[in-house]
Amino acid sequence: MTNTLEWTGSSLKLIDQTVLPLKERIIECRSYEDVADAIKTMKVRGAPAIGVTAAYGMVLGAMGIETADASAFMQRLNYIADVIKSTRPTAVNLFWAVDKILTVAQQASKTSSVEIIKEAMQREADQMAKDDIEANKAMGEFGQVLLNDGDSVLTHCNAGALATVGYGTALGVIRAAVAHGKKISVYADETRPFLQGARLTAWELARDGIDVTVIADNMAGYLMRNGKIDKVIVGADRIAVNGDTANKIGTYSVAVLAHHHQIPFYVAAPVSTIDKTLPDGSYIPIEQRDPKEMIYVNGVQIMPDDVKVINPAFDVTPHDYISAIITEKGILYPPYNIMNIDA
Ligand SMILES: CSC[C@H]1O[C@H](OP(=O)(O)O)[C@H](O)[C@@H]1O
Repeated sequence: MTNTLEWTGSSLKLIDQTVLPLKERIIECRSYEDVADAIKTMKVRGAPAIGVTAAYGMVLGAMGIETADASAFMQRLNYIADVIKSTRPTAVNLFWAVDKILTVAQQASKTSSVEIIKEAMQREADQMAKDDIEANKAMGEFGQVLLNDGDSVLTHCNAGALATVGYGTALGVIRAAVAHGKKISVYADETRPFLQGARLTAWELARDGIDVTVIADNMAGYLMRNGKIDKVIVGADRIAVNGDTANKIGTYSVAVLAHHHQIPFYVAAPVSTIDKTLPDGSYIPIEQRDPKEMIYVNGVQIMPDDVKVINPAFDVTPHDYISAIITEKGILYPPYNIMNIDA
């Protein structure tokens, strides 16, 4: 497979990101339940990747609805949408994608047969997948101007091809800068507890031949204070109208450090990550994941039994710590008022 996900016409193939980098395993989702499980267990993760996967989950769900009655079909499809939406709460792309497919189905249901509705849904999901890669490449072209030849760039979590259909958002900007002949060295936060940086970002960049050094999540300040970091670039899971941005847990800490050391801190995200219903980041739901993800590393228990553990999967970086937001429509600069951008 060339991309993170591949639609076969009757199933969705995904790279199982829980076993990377040691195993490259492809899983095949044949039902909306398979898709919901893959999102919930993070076999596929990353806001744009979750969105497109969810869209195909809706298509798989529709294929399993055996009725010719459009009203009964839509009633069942709405139930499937709710199941998929219940998988993870923070990445707005999940809800944006499911609602987009639902809207296509609802429009088609006014005049078309159930079979025509299903075809329209699949066309929309296919278009969403194509648009994602195009958006990432456009974002890369816009954003690469912010990176200079010789820059050391810190990134957190994985906002690469694995977090999208392909090419990546934050890593897409880095890829574009390299494609423009710039030498970029990347420091990748390992990003406990799911280790997206150590496992996924390192895997992606090493395969591309892009210089990457994995660091522990407590090393960014040391590197910044010693002048080793020129820029920071991260992805996003939900951006509020004022620019407040939810991203992987630990992003806020990196942003505060970058602010203190006067290092530019960039967010790269498609406009489908913007939530125009939220005036600021205080309204963004923060996913609390299973404490077992903290207690075990590769199945090995690393802390005593019966100790308290928390596992918030995201935090919110206030807009005033964000130097620019790179989108496929262009670069946004503060003061952010992201109402008039068409998502
Ligand atoms: C390109 S969006 C990637 C974004 O999603 C990640 O979260 P998760 O791995 O839990 O899905 C992380 O916040 C990344 O920045």
